[in-house]
Amino acid sequence: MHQIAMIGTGSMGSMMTLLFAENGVKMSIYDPSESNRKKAMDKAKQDGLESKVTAYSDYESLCNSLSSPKVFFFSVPHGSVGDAIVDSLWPYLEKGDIIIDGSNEHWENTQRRQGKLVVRGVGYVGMGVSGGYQSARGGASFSPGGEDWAVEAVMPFLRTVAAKDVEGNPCVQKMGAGGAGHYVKMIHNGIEQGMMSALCEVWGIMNSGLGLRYEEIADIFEKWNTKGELRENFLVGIGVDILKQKDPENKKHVLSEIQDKVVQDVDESEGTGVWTSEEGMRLHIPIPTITSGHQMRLASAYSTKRKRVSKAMGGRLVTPQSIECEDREGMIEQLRQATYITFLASFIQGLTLLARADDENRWGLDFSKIIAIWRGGCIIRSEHISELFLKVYKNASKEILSDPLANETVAAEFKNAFPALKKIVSRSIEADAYIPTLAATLEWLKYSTTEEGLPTEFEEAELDFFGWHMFDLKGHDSGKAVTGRYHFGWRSAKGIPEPSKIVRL
Ligand SMILES: NC(=O)C1=CN([C@@H]2O[C@H](COP(=O)(O)OP(=O)(O)OC[C@H]3O[C@@H](n4cnc5c(N)ncnc54)[C@H](OP(=O)(O)O)[C@@H]3O)[C@@H](O)[C@H]2O)C=CC1
Ligand SMILES: O=C(CO)[C@H](O)[C@H](O)COP(=O)(O)O
Repeated sequence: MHQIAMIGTGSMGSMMTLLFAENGVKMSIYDPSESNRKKAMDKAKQDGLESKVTAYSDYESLCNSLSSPKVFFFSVPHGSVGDAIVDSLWPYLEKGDIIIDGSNEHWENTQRRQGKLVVRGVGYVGMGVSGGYQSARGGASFSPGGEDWAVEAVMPFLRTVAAKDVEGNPCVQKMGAGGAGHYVKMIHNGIEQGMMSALCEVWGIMNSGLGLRYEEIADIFEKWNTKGELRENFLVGIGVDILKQKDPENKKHVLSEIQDKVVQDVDESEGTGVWTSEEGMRLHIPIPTITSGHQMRLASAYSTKRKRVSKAMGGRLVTPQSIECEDREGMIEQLRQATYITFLASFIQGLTLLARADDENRWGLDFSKIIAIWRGGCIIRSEHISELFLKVYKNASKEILSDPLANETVAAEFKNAFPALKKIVSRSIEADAYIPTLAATLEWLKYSTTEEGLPTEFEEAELDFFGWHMFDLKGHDSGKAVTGRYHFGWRSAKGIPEPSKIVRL
């Protein structure tokens, strides 16, 4: 691939422009904002790549600058922006042209555009790009999906610019047809959000509960990141830098100056977390670690609302207390284990959802390949977890593919760390610490691993009482998620006789 048109030269697009140019590609760039185009050109100059990069201010000249078949790369906001760009390119598209959409696009938008472009013989590759702008510059993790011919055509180039894992393998693999690539990236981001919330909760417990200073927490995270289950975990690693960084002007920690608001879901600049939660509900897969973290983040965005409610309560309902602890080292080890299994829960939930979507869409995803591309470059990279899943998915049965929590090695990891998570959750509740993902993971583990004896038998009775929804009988469970065959006449509707014993219908 000798020439690419980059559309959207913001944080990611400008960095990938440099990465691609550095790898010998002649880059034509377009962005509606003149100042963004200028910034991108300035960066190219700075890196000695100006001869490889040319900016265009309209689509006609952008397209005229390319030889056939033309290759476009989108790095733009999701939704209507991508549609508008496809419409603008429409007059210039020819059979054999390829669009690589490297934005975080909704997988159904990707499939809709693929359907529209297929009649023109244009390939539309929906591709997740992970790793943030630093990886976009140095090599990111890519998950391309779409028509075989189009994905195959771009794979050799992607292999050269992708991040490399610890064994030197490029972090890019063909995912599947349609919107598979963007779906995989959406799941990646869902997992990422569960993990980020867990880590911020644990940071909060250490800081407010144990009274540890930022530098002390940085040292702990550094140790965690060096060996054991959290080794070479990207989020823990950057946590160390975040905890050490001081504002050169006032010498305060930068972190201490940051407002507690995450707004990118609420302002709709990003959508992947919302879509993951929606997909979990649509496909009936419990993903509480992911959704609970996401929900705290949603609430965090509304700072005015939080103030208003707090005022209505005559002051804040809770203030995290200090945690009295005789064995501080022991508690820090429990926190490490709790972090690890909450991360692992986020992975398992995301992968279980992905398996269900794969089943629905018949993408034929290869889960070993997905784990492989998440081993380098990306935000959720975590060496122990990657190694664990590479083993799990090697020759995995159909049952384990759809239910990785039932793998014995995975189950042993959870069983081992469960007591630590339980201790941390109960101490944190006592101390009013914020622990949505830790608590949700604990409950998820409890109810997902109980063979029989959930309190939902009471719920099933209530449903049958008021709605004639029927139930299964203990000892006669078919094991299938289908309506039970039994009913009891709990209370008759006016004048209508009801069975006075359990009846099979
Ligand atoms: N930041 C990150 O860590 C990652 C982001 N992504 C995804 O990559 C994409 C780009 O993200 P990021 O670089 O952070 O975002 P930015 O906002 O920095 O960049 C988006 C660029 O697209 C431009 N743009 C807006 N509307 C149009 C249009 N109609 N036609 C062409 N260009 C347009 C924007 O211009 P203007 O500024 O004038 O609006 C901006 O330059 C998003 O989909 C994001 O979800 C993926 C992985 C990581
Ligand atoms: O895609 C990304 C990383 O993988 C981007 O950083 C994105 O901004 C994360 O957004 P969100 O937390 O809303 O998923």
